[in-house]
Amino acid sequence: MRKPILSIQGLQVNRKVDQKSLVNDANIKVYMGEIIGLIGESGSGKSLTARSIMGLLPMNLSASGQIFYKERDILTLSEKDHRKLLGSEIGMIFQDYRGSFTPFIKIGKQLVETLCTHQPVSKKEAKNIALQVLEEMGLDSARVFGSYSFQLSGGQVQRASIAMALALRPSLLICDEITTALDVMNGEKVLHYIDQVRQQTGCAVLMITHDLALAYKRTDRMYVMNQGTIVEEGLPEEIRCNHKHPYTKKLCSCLLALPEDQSFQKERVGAL
Ligand SMILES: Nc1ncnc2c1ncn2[C@@H]1O[C@H](COP(=O)(O)OP(=O)(O)OP(=O)(O)O)[C@@H](O)[C@H]1O
Repeated sequence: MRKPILSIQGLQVNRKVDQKSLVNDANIKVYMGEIIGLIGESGSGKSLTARSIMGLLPMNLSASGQIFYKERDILTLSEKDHRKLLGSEIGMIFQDYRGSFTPFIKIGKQLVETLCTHQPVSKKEAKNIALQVLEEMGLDSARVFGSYSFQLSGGQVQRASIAMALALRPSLLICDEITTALDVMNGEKVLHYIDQVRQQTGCAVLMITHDLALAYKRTDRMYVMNQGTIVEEGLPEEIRCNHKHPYTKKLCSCLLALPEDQSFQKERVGAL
């Protein structure tokens, strides 16, 4: 039987001070090679779910339940063991990319150091990998490699941070609203590249977004989250055409109100 690489069971995220529940009994399964969408409006608990997987919850919150990564419950790991998983096993591209780079160290140096820490490569090999991934992100690789983050635009820093996460070839990649800072063309380029990496490496991707059109076009399965609870799960076409929960209906009605998108019409028309 196929086993999920990630299995979240009964995840609860509570405020320590009053035990108020911000994520309530979330259950999510992710298999190798899949792109899974976690969608929901702002404040529904998507980022807290991702941060629970990464062991990066704010101090005032606590997670309970089980999060199995390759059959180990990562909520029971020590901080040290949890950190060992980050980067090469589980990579995350954050919504707030500004903290991805230290401002007084050049981007290239940081990329090389990260690669050398997580992979058995020489500095020269790491530099070549770094230049290649920057180029694949549509960046002027030599310029970005030799720049400090404050010398680049927000979208360029975001793409460099995506390059850093992908260069490590993680088995599970968590993308939290990664196209928010990008224009439509660069957003598409980045999503296309992530899809390519998924096909090349067979990694799993958890794509967090409030953009239902993006999730519909790019994901294999979707979970819908509302007020901290997963209210619906299914294939993109099931979520779009056969949703059961009133909240999903509301989300879908917003999408259907948009002008028709020819590109995903073409891709999905057979499924409708
Ligand atoms: N450190 C914190 N302390 C208390 N409440 C918090 C904290 N962080 C987040 N929350 C609350 O938890 C809820 C879920 O937040 P979360 O960041 O997971 O939402 P989200 O679905 O990712 O939203 P967005 O799409 O805007 O990023 C929100 O109501 C938020 O205000």
